[in-house]
Amino acid sequence: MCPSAPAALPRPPRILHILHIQARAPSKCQVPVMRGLYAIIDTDALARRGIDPILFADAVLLARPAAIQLRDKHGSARRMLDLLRALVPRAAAANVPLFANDRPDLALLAGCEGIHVGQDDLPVTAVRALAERAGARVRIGLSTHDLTQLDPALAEPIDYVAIGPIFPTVNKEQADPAIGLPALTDLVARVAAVRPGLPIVAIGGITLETAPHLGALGVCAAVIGALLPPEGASSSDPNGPDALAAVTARALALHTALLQAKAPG
Ligand SMILES: Cc1ncc(COP(=O)(O)OP(=O)(O)O)c(N)n1
Ligand SMILES: Cc1ncsc1CCOP(=O)(O)O
Ligand SMILES: [Mg+2]
Repeated sequence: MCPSAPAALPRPPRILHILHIQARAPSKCQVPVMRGLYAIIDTDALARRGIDPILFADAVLLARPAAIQLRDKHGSARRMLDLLRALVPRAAAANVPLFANDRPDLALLAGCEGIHVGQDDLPVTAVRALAERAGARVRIGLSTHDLTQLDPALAEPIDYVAIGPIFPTVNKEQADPAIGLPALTDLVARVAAVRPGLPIVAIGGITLETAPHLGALGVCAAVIGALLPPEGASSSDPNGPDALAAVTARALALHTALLQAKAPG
């Protein structure tokens, strides 16, 4: 069972508070700036390690990332709705936007701030139409892999564009080939030319070691694996205080590495 009341959030360290304000300050054109860590709560990767998704989210939220996403590829609609309903007040208490992956219907029912869709999911215009019918304002993110997908994506009513995989990943079935940092740099330049100020989220195989390169490009980094202990790592209790403190520490290290790298402009 998911606990539904959000845990009281301890005050973050002052440096993190300053970074958080900088990372979320509105830009000149009022598009919310997304910088730093975009943490994905991936129920499959968590289940393989015996980690509870809500306890994991609480631990990640202590790092005040730029965004979180619930990605539940194999659960029932009912389970995903329950999880989203438990996450919404927690994310709101931390002032962190919560995106639901793939499922605008569940996102709208639960009151999420955003929805992430990919090339095979509902089209962005359909998601916008659903949100309008529900009388909800939502932010929408769209996945792309290359210029062929990026150019049409930039004509869509989206709030951020995701690009990836940047590096090889084990957390997406049938992932496209990794594009690497040079190709990402070209695609970032394309976004800046066509839709200046549109937030960019890089995804795929991003680690603490590679995070500074992404921060230097001015992009946000979506992460699954680098927030988690290695699969099969021995831990007496994967939901115990030490294991959860290690999740917060990983999230904080990634978020800080991304924000502290010098972004262009
Ligand atoms: C932030 C972010 N970027 C990309 C994805 C991948 O979306 P998609 O291509 O639809 O693949 P699935 O995640 O649905 O398997 C994402 N979820 N989040
Ligand atoms: C969902 C998704 N889409 C492209 S790569 C990816 C998986 C990201 O997971 P990780 O950060 O562990 O590589
Ligand atoms: Mg999808």
